[in-house]
Amino acid sequence: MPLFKTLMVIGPGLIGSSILRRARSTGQLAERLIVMDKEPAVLKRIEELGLADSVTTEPAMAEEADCVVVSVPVRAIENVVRSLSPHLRPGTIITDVASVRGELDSSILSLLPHGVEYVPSHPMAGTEFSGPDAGFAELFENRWALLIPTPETAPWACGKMQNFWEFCGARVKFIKADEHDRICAMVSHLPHLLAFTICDTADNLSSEMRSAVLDYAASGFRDFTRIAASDPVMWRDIFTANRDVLLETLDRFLRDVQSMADAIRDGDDDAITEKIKRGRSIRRTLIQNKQA
Ligand SMILES: NC(=O)c1ccc[n+]([C@@H]2O[C@H](COP(=O)([O-])OP(=O)(O)OC[C@H]3O[C@@H](n4cnc5c(N)ncnc54)[C@H](O)[C@@H]3O)[C@@H](O)[C@H]2O)c1
Ligand SMILES: O=C(O)C(=O)C[C@]1(C(=O)O)C=C[C@@H](O)C=C1
Repeated sequence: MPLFKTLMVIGPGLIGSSILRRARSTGQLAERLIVMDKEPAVLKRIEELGLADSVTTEPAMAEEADCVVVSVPVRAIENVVRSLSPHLRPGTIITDVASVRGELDSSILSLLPHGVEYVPSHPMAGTEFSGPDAGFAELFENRWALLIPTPETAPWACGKMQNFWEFCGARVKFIKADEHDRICAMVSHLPHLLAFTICDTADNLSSEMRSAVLDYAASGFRDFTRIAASDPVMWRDIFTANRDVLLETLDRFLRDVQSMADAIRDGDDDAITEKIKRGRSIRRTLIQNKQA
């Protein structure tokens, strides 16, 4: 028997449509799929792809769901939950897949009716693409899904969401919100900030230099451009929602960049090679952990 009778996915983009594809291909997640989006064109595409039993722009359909996944950009989540709130039945689980917790948990909890369980989650999986055509059923395979329950989340609801992500193919870890935001600032938010900035620096070069850079870009620069192709609204929301932690992490990074610059200026071969070796060893560890 599927985990839920009716699953509602709001925002069927990269993450939401990957969940829907997984639900369709395995049949383990839900008997029935409702999909909501603010864009009629997105809903039309979801229908063409056969990824929903019902589509809607109306939050009232949430009363039919026993699990609601809110998969919209971080700053849109609160308003979506506010619109759903009058329609949610006691016993319904609501989750988001936000890339940052920030102040989200307290605002969401204050909006939810008694008896509705909020289980924030964050799949550590993605690509630089967005929208309903970008998703795929294997996106979460062997990736971490982080569960970040609030102090008020009931254990039974955590158990259900652990099953949910395991049925998506992910490995589940429970962590606290502040730890989540510190880790993601380092492994996800800072790398994106650097990628956007490197592209910006290349773009600001004189026009002659710029076209040479783009013509001769080999894999070093090219790898940064993959990340830098990510959605602007999504990343604006992440950077501003995790502002303080991200800026702290950036300060540490700038100190380390300064120390590399000093080593290069001083011709300190040992210091330079030592820093490079640490990068290689991190890469080896990721490969051993099957995360690269
Ligand atoms: N992209 C990633 O790599 C990744 C990974 C993990 C988590 N996340 C998080 O998942 C969420 C979704 O990201 P995505 O990449 O799937 O986005 P996406 O841009 O592919 O899809 C978002 C969808 O939400 C819809 N939407 C936006 N505002 C809405 C509103 N107010 N009401 C209803 N629908 C609305 C959009 O029309 C779109 O269809 C974000 O919170 C993001 O931080 C993203
Ligand atoms: O693989 C990518 O392209 C991603 O950007 C995925 C990525 C990440 O930074 O690791 C992006 C945001 C998320 O919240 C989780 C995963």
